[in-house]
Parts: sequence; C-alpha cells; structure tokens
Amino acid sequence: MIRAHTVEQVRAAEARLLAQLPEGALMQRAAHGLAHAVLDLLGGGYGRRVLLLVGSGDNGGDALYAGAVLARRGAYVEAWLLSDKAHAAGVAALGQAGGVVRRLDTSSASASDYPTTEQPRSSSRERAQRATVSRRSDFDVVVDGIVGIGGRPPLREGAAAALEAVAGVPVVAVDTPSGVDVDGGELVGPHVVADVTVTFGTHKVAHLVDPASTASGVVHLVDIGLDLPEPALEALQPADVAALVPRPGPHAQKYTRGVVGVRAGSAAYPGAALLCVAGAECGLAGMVRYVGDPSVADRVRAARPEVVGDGRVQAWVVGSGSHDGAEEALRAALADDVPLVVDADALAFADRVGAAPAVLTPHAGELAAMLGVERDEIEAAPLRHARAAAERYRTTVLLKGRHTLVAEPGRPVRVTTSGTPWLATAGAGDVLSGVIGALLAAGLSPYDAASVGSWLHGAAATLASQGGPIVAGDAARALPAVVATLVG
Ligand SMILES: NC(=O)C1=CN([C@@H]2O[C@H](COP(=O)(O)OP(=O)(O)OC[C@H]3O[C@@H](n4cnc5c(N)ncnc54)[C@H](OP(=O)(O)O)[C@@H]3O)[C@@H](O)[C@H]2O)[C@@H](O)CC1
Ligand SMILES: [K+]
Repeated sequence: MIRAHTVEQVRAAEARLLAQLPEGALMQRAAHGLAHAVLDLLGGGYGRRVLLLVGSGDNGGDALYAGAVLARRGAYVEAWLLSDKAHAAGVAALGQAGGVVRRLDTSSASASDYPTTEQPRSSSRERAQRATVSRRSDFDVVVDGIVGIGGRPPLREGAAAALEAVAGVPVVAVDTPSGVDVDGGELVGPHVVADVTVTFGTHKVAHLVDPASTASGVVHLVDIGLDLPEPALEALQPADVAALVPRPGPHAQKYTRGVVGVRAGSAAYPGAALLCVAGAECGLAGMVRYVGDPSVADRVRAARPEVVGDGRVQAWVVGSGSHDGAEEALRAALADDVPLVVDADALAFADRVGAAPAVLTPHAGELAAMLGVERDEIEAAPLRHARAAAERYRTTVLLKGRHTLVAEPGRPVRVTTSGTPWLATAGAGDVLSGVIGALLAAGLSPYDAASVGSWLHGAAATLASQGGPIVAGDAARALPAVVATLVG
C-alpha cells in the first residue's frame, strides 16, 4: 500500500522522532536520500552541474545539505537563495563542501559568492531574471528546495521568476513540488512541475491526487523512520489487490461465488448494457443476470450465452445507458435490499439509495450535477468534492478521473494509480460499473469493491493498451489475465 499523510500528521510524527534523535539527524537522513536520488538521476556526481533553489525553511535546508553531498562527489553545485532567511547551517555546509552560494534577494546579475553585501533593491522578478537568464542551460538539474510542507500556495513572485529562468532544465523537487496545495492536491497558481519528487517519511496527498500529482513526476520515498497513524489517502498496490480479490474456494459453486444483476442499457443505448455485462462477466462473480428492454436482452444473450434473466442476486448494477428507465431500474434494484452500483443516469436519483450499501460512480460532470457546482470546480478539486459527496450521500463515492478516487466517510480516500490515458474512451465507465458489481456480489464491501474494481480496470486497460489505443471492451477482455497474474 502507498499511504499519504497530511502535513499535520507528518509534523506530529516528526516532533515525536525529533525528541529521540540528535539535532539535525532527521534533516541529514532526508538530505542523503535526496542526494542519492539526484545522483541516480544524473548517473553520477563528477562533472555534473546542479542548481539549488533555496527558500526560507527546512525544505531549503534539505536541498543545501544534499548539495554539499553532491559537491563532495565532484559536482559543481550552485545555490540561489530566494530568501535572506535561508537555512544558515545548510548554507555553511554547502560553502565548506565547495559549493557556490548566491543571494538572489539581495544581489544583482553579478551575483557574488556567499557571503554577499547588500545591493540596491530591485524587483525580485528582475533580480532573478538578471542573475539567471544567461545560464539557464548550464545546469543538468534544478533541485527545488523553495518550500515543502510549510508552503502556502501559490508560489511567490521571486520564486516563480527563478523557475521561469531555468525552464527546460529537469527538476527534482524536495518533498513536494513547491507551490502546490500539499493536503488538497489543488493547483492555485504558479508552481513547480517536477520530473522527480523526493519525499520523506510518507507520501503527501499532492503526490497522488490530481491535479497536483501531475506536477510531482516520479515520486521517490525516503524512509526517515516516522511512526505514522492511519493515512488520509492510500493507493492499492498489486499485493493489496491480490489479497482482496475474491477467489473460488475448493467447494465453490456459482451461487456461493455471488450473482450479479445488471439493469443497464436501453433501446436507445444498447451498447451500455453489453459493456456493463462485459465488466460484470469478468469472472469474479459466479453468474450474471441481465434485466432490461427485451430487444436489448436478446442482444446481450446473443453476445454472451452465459448471461441469464431475472432472479435472485447478491448485487445490482444500475444506470449505465438506462436513459429514461433509470429511475425505475433503481427502484426495482433497491427493492431487493442488496448492495448496488449506481452509475450514469441513475445518479440523478442517488438520494433514494438511503442507507443501502452502495457505490455511486460519477464522472466529474455527473458529480457536478449531483452537488450543484460547475464541472471545472470538480476537476480543480476532485479530492475535496469526492469527500463532500461521500458525506452528503453517506455512502461510497467513486469519482472517475485520471486518478480515480474512492471516498467513504471515516475511511482514507483510496486513489487508483493503475491505468493509462488510453482508457479515456466511450463505454469505459460501463465496464467499470459491471466489474464493481461483480466484486460486490462476491462479497467485497462497497469500499473494497470500488477501489479493487477501479484498480483492476486500470491495470487491464494498461495491459490491453500496450501503450496504444484501446476501446472499452478491450479492458474487459484483459481483466481475467490481470487477475490471473495477481493470484497465480
Ligand atoms: N517533517 C519532517 O518529518 C521532515 C521535514 N523536513 C523538511 O522540512 C520541510 C518543512 O520545513 P519548514 O517547516 O521549515 O517549511 P518549508 O516548507 O521549508 O518552508 C516554509 C517557509 O517558506 C515560506 N513560504 C511559505 N509559502 C511560500 C510561498 N508560497 N512561496 C515562497 N515561500 C513561501 C514561509 O516563510 P516566510 O518566508 O513566510 O517567513 C514558510 O515559513 C519539509 O517539507 C522537508 O523538506 C526534513 O528536513 C526532515 C523531516
Ligand atoms: K520543494
């Protein structure tokens, strides 16, 4: 499991550990992990050129100490101090290791080596640009030590200008890409876009949740020994999914494995029925029933002879392509008093679900309609809105996206990081709702069914895609192979 904690949780764990360790030990752990990640990226230290962007806090301290390690490995290391409060011991350590320190907030284009003398004031943007514009391509890497968990977005003007001046150079962010909203994963102004983020102790929410995760690049976690509580967020990994995927016992038969019923599709949208059934027929439940428009039911049976008609089920999937039959389909499914997946057209009636165990599966547009906000508000803050919907409906809400979120009151939000951009294709959601329905029928809780289903769907799409285009049915067809790899 990959876990992400809030700034407050990290600070509390850090305080407990700091009390047990010699002064500076924690920062040294962080800095060495950071330095080694930079060495890995550069393929060594000797002859490499490293620029440190250093803010006023310990994030800059990490960068400076890592810079000292790199300088001792033969790298040319230059630090631009963006604040006159930069970590003093770190500055001294870098100087002793042979690094060059320039104070961008007090010096001009002819930035002199640390210590500098006070220069006439000009705007921070001008100073940064003058000091950097001729050198932007000289560096092999920029280490972003501007702000970490103490930062308040967006990035300040001087820092943003320094970043602009080195655009195009690969960036390693220290702990978090500076300027992102660390706990919310939102992007509210200028921020660093990192190629690699080296973080300490635990992941932060912004590393996993969109849109901020797009600014984090590859995230490398350095263990510094923090003892942490239940996370705010978690991302299932293959071993976690393998532990949760239902398997038939030695005496299993179709009914004990669970029967999933599909009330989806309509004469107007027969394809949704076929795709939802394709997901439900992933093999994780013992049997699939289809109930719907007779002409659609004929097509489902013609395509999938294993599918049977109405009868007892352990879970229902309702709403994909149901069109104007969605309300009635939901009413009929609720009457059975079994867990259900509420998708697409049925989401408009999600209030009727009440206390029934359920997974609501909106995309951003559908969630916007449910919460009465604009779609772009959801896209700018998916985590906040997924949580709000889970509270509002008191149930499990799966918000589809590049990194799908599963929120349930009182539980860490689960984020899906399997998948491929090629999965953004018509009908993918229909397949997903069918897969989740199968997992519910097999006995998983709504929270596990939604997060495991989403992970399997993403992994199946990645397998089917092989880096190229796919259609929704390809993901459904690849899903058994993904499960076989996991449980084999
Ligand atoms: N916790 C741990 O376990 C460990 C933590 N460690 C490291 O410590 C880091 C946290 O350090 P931190 O607390 O000193 O805060 P940090 O993020 O460096 O900067 C905050 C200062 O920046 C400023 N500032 C604020 N917003 C800004 C903006 N938008 N744009 C520009 N400047 C802005 C503001 O100062 P101001 O200028 O307002 O006085 C604020 O006080 C953490 O991320 C990790 O790297 C590791 O060493 C070891 C283990
Ligand atoms: K940073």
